[in-house]
Amino acid sequence: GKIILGDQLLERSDVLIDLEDRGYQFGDGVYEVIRVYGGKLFTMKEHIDRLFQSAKKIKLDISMSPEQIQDLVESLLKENGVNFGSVYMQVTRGAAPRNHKFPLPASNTKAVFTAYTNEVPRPQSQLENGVEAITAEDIRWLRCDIKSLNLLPNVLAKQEAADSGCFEAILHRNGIVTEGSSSNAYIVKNNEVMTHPADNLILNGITRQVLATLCKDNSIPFVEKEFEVHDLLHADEVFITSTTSEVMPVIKLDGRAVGNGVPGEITRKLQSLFEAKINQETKV
Ligand SMILES: Cc1ncc(COP(=O)(O)O)c(CN[C@@H]2CONC2=O)c1O
Repeated sequence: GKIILGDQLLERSDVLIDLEDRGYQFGDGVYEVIRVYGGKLFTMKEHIDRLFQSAKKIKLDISMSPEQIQDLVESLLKENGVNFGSVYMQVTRGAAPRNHKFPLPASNTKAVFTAYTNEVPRPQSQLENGVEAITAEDIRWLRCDIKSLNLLPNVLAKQEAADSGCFEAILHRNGIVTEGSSSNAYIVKNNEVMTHPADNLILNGITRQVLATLCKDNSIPFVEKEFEVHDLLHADEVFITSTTSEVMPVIKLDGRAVGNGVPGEITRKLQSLFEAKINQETKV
């Protein structure tokens, strides 16, 4: 399949990334992952909007318009014929002689936009059966609201989960549960959904935002409030959300069953509401 580099669709073998690209050397860039269902992009505008928000927060001028990126991604999707999959996109501050400070304006260093597609089936069996997670210290910086390429702490947490045969690591900072290494995290207690407020300590996930609306529209209490690891371990239900995981039940935490060890009622309700939303948006 083709790849986007800048405003061109190229063969992967023709895509060259400079040795001194700041995304490669400093993680100096931002990214998005967008889901494709039945050939249609899901919540694309929200993702592209967040890409620009993240870029602004690191003073990175993408030097392309959201419409330009949208058109490029649409043509990439058509070209590659993705049915159920994802689009990965990122923007870095470009290539310049290695120096922590930004390249000088006079150097005319351009941001580097790349995007590519994957054919990724929906995680049906995990959505049905639920997954296992560990809890781990949130050792990240204090700007987790920026979807940046600085993912080393996320990578290490995800690997710690994988080393325990688990799907995700649910992170906590000073005893307060923040989010997963690549997902948002929720508990259900007495039929209330609770999740960390969308501040600088978590990424305000697009799936999280869709879920908040679904809860409100269906009179399911959606409480954005800090809760502790103790509340997580003693919740009636636990689930995580992300673009690629959708609404994913967590049935075991640190080796111990959550609730009665099977996906909970509210989680199931939210899964079906989310499914209906997908079908409505992409007429699958
Ligand atoms: C740290 C973190 N929190 C929350 C989320 C959930 O956000 P969305 O609902 O907008 O996806 C992600 C998504 N991470 C992307 C999504 O899939 N793979 C990733 O790396 C994430 O990396």
